[in-house]
Amino acid sequence: VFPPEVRFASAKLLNKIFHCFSSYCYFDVTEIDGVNTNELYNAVQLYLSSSVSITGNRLSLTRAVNSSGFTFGLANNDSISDSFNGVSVLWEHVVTQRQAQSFSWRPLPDEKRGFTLRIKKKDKPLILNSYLDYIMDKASDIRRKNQDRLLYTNSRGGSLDSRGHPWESVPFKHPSTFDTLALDPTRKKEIMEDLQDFANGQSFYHKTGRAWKRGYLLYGPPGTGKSSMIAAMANFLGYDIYDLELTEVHNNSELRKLLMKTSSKSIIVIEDIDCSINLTNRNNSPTANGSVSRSYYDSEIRGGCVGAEEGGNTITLSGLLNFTDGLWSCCGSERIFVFTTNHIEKLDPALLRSGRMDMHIFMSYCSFPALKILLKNYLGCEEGDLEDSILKQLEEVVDVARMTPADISEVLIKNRRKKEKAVEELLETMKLRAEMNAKNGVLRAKVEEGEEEQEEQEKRALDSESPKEESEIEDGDNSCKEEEKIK
Ligand SMILES: Nc1ncnc2c1ncn2[C@@H]1O[C@H](COP(=O)(O)OP(=O)(O)OP(=O)(O)O)[C@@H](O)[C@H]1O
Repeated sequence: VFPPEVRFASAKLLNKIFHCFSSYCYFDVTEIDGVNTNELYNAVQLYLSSSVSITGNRLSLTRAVNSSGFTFGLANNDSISDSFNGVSVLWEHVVTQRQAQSFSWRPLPDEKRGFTLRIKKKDKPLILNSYLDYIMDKASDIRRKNQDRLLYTNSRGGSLDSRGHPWESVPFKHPSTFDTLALDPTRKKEIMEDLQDFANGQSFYHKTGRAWKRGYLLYGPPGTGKSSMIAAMANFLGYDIYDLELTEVHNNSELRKLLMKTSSKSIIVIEDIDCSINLTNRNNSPTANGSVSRSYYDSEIRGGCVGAEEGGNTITLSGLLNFTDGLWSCCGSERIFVFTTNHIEKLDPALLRSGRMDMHIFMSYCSFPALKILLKNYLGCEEGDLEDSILKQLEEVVDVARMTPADISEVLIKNRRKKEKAVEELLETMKLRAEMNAKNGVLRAKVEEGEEEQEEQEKRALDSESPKEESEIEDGDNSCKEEEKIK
């Protein structure tokens, strides 16, 4: 009976009257804002998924790309109430059919989806100032928890991928966690607390004017779990990993660009840093008086182990230090730098200086507490499962055997179905290694003794060349004779 124009005008009028007398106001959060996707819509959807109980009668269920978890959500045209700082709000998921499009550059979905937020008019300032920010933060936490970690590596030769990105990524599925890591429990706790403090330290870093980043240097013999530790850190914090292959980077500006393309909440790793860069090939050496010039630190670092010299790498130490320390290192936040090395003595003191790497973590040979963790992980042996005498023998021999967790896990994995056999074989291997180490130790001590003696002789020979008092010469002769006798 009524033409559409009249219907539209009367609906508008009724709406106006209703809003005048209502104590509520409404906000529409549509899925698509014009032609752009509305970030807030996705955030609200994720945020509400954490409040929606799975006992609800009708829920939407989604699984995102690269995600190993399902997300529950509000079904179409359903509503849910929420409260924030004592204020209650109501969210309604509104889905309507979109009118058929005659022509569009970008076809839109058939359905028009959005959330409507209903709040009391008096609560408007509070809600708009902090509630929406809170939702955005919460949603990115949920997204990170649901999504698999990504492992990035810089493309070969610094090439860009189809999206112009210098990093290539794969899902990161390393199962190492702090529970499976064989490490002294007190040390482990210390590292976990340090990581947790860092992740929760936004206000601290802000207050103290420090960039929100932290550096760890992991050093120790091969097979002591440096890579496993990085994986455990990433799994603990839920961060992505950027594995930087320095030998593929040609110069400092390329290094900077790579840094700029990393995301927040990530761990940037340079493994075997002593092999990736060669600090011995300096153009300028320290000056005669021992002082070190600026150009000394700016000297060229060439890809050492793989002969990147032919590739013409010109990353300088100062470039690398700027990468971790300089202004550019702050172009994102909440980032952890991890360097690993098997030979800490080969590293430049500039890299080790305090303030550069916040924590130096020594990954050592397997200790008794670490061994107990490996026995539990590989054989399911709890403290009381093994005979006391066996445990005592293991405890006595483990330190002198100097075996890495990788060595030990190899022995255990071989006999993992037969606990007793595995422990026996491990004990045998450890005893053998301990004997070998003892023999090597005696040999080494003898060699060192011989070297010392030789040095002493050379010193004496030099002394005898310089003019001496007669009595001294006599004494010297006598002592030489005596020495010869001893020999
Ligand atoms: N501390 C540890 N806890 C548990 N497993 C370990 C530990 N250390 C080594 N392993 C085992 O040994 C294997 C090799 O360890 P990993 O690669 O982490 O050592 P690494 O110190 O990084 O060695 P490299 O210096 O050669 O890279 C791992 O797959 C893991 O199973």
